[in-house]
Amino acid sequence: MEEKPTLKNSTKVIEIKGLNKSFGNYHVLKGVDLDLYKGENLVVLGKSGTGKSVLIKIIVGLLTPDAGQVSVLNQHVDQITYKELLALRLKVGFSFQNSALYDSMTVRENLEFPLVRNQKSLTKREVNMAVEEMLDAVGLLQTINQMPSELSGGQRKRIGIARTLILRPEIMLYDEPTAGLDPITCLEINNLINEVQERFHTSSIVITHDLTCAKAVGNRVAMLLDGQFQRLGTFEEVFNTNDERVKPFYDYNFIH
Ligand SMILES: Nc1ncnc2c1ncn2[C@@H]1O[C@H](COP(=O)(O)OP(=O)(O)OP(=O)(O)O)[C@@H](O)[C@H]1O
Repeated sequence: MEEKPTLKNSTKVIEIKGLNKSFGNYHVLKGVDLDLYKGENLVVLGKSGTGKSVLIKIIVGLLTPDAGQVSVLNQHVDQITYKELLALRLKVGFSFQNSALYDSMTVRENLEFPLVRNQKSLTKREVNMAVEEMLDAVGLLQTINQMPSELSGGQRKRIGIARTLILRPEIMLYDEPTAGLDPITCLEINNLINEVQERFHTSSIVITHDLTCAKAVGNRVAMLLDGQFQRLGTFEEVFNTNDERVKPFYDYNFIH
């Protein structure tokens, strides 16, 4: 598998400096610095409980940091009004781990929902076209009238991604996109994440424990260790180490 190039000459779409967050006595994020460059897929790795979700919640303004700066698309998330934050969130798509589809709605209705809610000026025809185009992009146009319960886990994941993409976000946040899927479906989801990057020019943060996914989709990889991104670079750079905190990740995923 060929390593993807880093895109560090692009502009920054997320800039995080000196981010700190504690819950009671537990200091989760201890001065986190991180940049996301336009057009790149940045994979975030780290043991359970190291603060990956906390970081994502701070990026979308669901949690407030104790200290530090978080700029998303040139806006400081902790300094903007609630209305500005809501507008910013529309530009940041969040693909949940459990896909979070509405079980009582068809696939078509699931995709229509965010569009109709957020882009009230669209005609019925425009909504239909957008839904069909997006389902086609994830290869599932044939499921348009099905219920989520009739789909496989991989298909639900794709529909969840399509539903997030339909608002054409500039940034995508993927939370464990391959969790609980078989290896073949994992490869399909990895390919989809790469297709989304190419076709929609999104910049993405991908949280995962799956190093095959990290290697396949990441232009860069960042590993959260003891409250900071202590390893950051290409996949090879991050794992070319004898650091005992890093090696087990590799050994567990790629038994050699
Ligand atoms: N709202 C909250 N109140 C109190 N503690 C919290 C809150 N949110 C997160 N935490 C704590 O912060 C730590 C980091 O949680 P987080 O969910 O970010 O971990 P994670 O790295 O995403 O883990 P996983 O890989 O298991 O999803 C955990 O110890 C968690 O209990």
